[in-house]
Amino acid sequence: MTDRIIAAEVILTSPGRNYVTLKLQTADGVTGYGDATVNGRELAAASYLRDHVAPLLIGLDPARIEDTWQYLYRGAYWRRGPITMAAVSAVDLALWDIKGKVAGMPVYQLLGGAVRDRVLAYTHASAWELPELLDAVDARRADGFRAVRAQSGVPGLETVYGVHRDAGGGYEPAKRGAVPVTESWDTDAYLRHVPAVLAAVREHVGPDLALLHDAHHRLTPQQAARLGKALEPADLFWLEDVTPAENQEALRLVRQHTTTPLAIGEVFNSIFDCKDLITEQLIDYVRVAVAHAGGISHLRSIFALADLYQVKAAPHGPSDVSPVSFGASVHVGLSTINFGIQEYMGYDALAHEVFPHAWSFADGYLHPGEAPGLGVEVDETLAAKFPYEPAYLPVARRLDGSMTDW
Ligand SMILES: O=C(O)[C@@H](O)[C@H](O)[C@H](O)CO
Ligand SMILES: [Mg+2]
Repeated sequence: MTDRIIAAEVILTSPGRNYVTLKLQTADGVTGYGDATVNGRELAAASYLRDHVAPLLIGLDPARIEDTWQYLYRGAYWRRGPITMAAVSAVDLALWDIKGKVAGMPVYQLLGGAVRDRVLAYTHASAWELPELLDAVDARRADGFRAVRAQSGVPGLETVYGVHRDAGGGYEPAKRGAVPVTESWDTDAYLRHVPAVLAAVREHVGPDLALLHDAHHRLTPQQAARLGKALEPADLFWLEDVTPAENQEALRLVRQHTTTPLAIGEVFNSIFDCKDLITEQLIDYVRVAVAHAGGISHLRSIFALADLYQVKAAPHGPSDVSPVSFGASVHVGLSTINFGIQEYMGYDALAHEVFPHAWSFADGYLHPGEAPGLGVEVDETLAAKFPYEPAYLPVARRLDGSMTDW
């Protein structure tokens, strides 16, 4: 008979950026952590957990991970959606953390053990102009990365997704402030420019480095098909988020016209958001994040479905998923046969301090470490020094002033 959950608290902290962490405690004194950070909607996720989930958890058996998942998913009645699923994810992660700590094993062992020795990672390189972009890619390669996402500026535009004009290779999209920054966007200018940029990056790095690019939900199916075709000579590892994927059927047209590998799914929160993309083999990589799509338990269902269709797991890993769920993602990567690649955008030094972790990066690969559970702790004294500050991802308008997808 396992112990019961006696406390469920939400820790809001902002070491460089905002994070929502769930902390569960058992009567035996075991602590489990989960992540429910939803970039720009942190307080809603925190309230959902604190006001509507925490009271339900007190007295439950922490060993019953699947039952608790079903209770929160089915029991909400208003099921799915990013806030609900982030909250379910946080509970799921905290329960896997507790189970690992009770067993004295890292979570990847509970998931069946390692099926590989290390988890391939990719990171970001960006610069407004091509020479600086080439330097940024070289710098990431010198850091050990074998896979790099390249984003550049576009002549005639003031702002472009994935790059700051003067950032020196770094990029953090969420800006502190009470309202989002408004950026401007012109897809035609982007489409005229980006194939030549990626061709130049490929020529510069040679054939070995894996190159990725993110179109960030901005294209129509026809534009996406054209871009995929135009990028074929650059031999991309993937082209990401070509169209807004509420419309899964849109990918049929894209797929018919290009062999550039496609990755989609960072904003998805359940298997229903990607089941058609997977079963119709319209994508090559599914990008669902452990913090946003129902935790380890639901990600395993999605990845098991994906495996039937040779679609690979490639979880979202921007700085806005906390080091807690990032670690969980690496446990899943190590133990999932159809894992492809893990995004590793990196963290502010302060975030590494607030969330001391057993996971590590070396030579282009990640490892979750051997600490029991998820292997990520929270320094609550330090966390309390960085209170939540409003921050938002930008929004985008076309040159005629109409809203478009950021
Ligand atoms: O692929 C990525 O990491 C990006 O699309 C980020 O998720 C987005 O900029 C919000 O942080
Ligand atoms: Mg993306």
